[in-house]
Amino acid sequence: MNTKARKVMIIGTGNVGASAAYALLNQNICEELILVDVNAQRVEGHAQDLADAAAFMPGMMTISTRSIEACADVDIAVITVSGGALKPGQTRLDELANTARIVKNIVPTMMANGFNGIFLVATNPCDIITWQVWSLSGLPRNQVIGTGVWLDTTRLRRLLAQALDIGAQSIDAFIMGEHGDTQFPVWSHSSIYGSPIADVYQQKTGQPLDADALADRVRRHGFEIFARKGCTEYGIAGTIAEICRNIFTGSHRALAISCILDGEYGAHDVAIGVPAVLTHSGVEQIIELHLTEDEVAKFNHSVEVIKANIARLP
Ligand SMILES: NC(=O)C1=CN([C@@H]2O[C@H](COP(=O)(O)OP(=O)(O)OC[C@H]3O[C@@H](n4cnc5c(N)ncnc54)[C@H](O)[C@@H]3O)[C@@H](O)[C@H]2O)C=CC1
Ligand SMILES: CC(=O)C(=O)O
Repeated sequence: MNTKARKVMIIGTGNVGASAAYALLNQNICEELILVDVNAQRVEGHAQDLADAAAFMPGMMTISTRSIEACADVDIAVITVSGGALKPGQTRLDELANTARIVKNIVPTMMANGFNGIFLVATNPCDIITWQVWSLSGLPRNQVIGTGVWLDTTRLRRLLAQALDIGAQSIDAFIMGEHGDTQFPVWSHSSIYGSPIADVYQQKTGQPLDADALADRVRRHGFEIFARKGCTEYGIAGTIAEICRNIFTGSHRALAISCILDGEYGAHDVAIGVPAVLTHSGVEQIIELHLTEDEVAKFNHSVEVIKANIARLP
């Protein structure tokens, strides 16, 4: 019997970090949750509140606060820090200067203190920060993952599920590229039990699928939520929990997440959303699809945008 406690450290317990902690707890994904934040009062408050919630769970869960240095025994470190909320009209890329400055301090401190687990990055701009974490950590690329376009993929599947009245789990559609404005649905490989999505849509609704309008709705979805409530948190919390579960169970399930590429899709030295197989050691393989000419152009554009912003890192 495997008795080793699965330990997740959440670094930055604001909207996203606190919601992720609650999702991990309620889905019973780990035995130990470790919270880290520069706001000592609030992080302790979250730990005590979550411990109250843990009392309703069937198993034992330990919830603690720690300093970032106490990370050597951690299996997955989730980065959800932020240097301040976006202002109306800004994009995720506008967060770069502040979040990169924080990450530049955190990651070397963790490596100097023996961290050798998996980094999971949600902080925006997600792909650029994922690359930064990988570059600062010196870890093998399988151990550094960004939540990438998995949240966007679930949004796409949900919108299609609503339109088609078919469960999202049965819709094999997904997004690739940047978790940002240059992301795109990969329609050439999207289907429902082998039938192209556009055909199913036409049969069901009697209308042609406006693929560009749907892609745009997905792209804008986070901003729509942000405009209404000032943040997005539950969707990304579910995304973080799902990625952690697939790592801990060694599921070999393929999710569209941000991975460091080393030649896949003709790209090097960049983090970007691609379908990747998850195991106990992180990314076990990247699935290389044959994309159409149009999709290749969109992917390459996404790579260019991410690389141009990697060049802005401090
Ligand atoms: N990848 C995705 O799909 C999504 C990403 N995000 C991103 O997640 C990040 C967090 O968003 P929110 O939780 O809304 O922000 P927030 O401002 O509510 O929380 C950020 C937390 O980080 C803490 N923090 C700052 N510096 C720190 C340090 N050096 N060490 C430890 N903690 C530190 C702050 O005290 C705060 O509690 C943002 O970059 C946001 O854009 C948000 C939603 C979805
Ligand atoms: C904020 C963000 O990145 C999202 O909800 O997609």
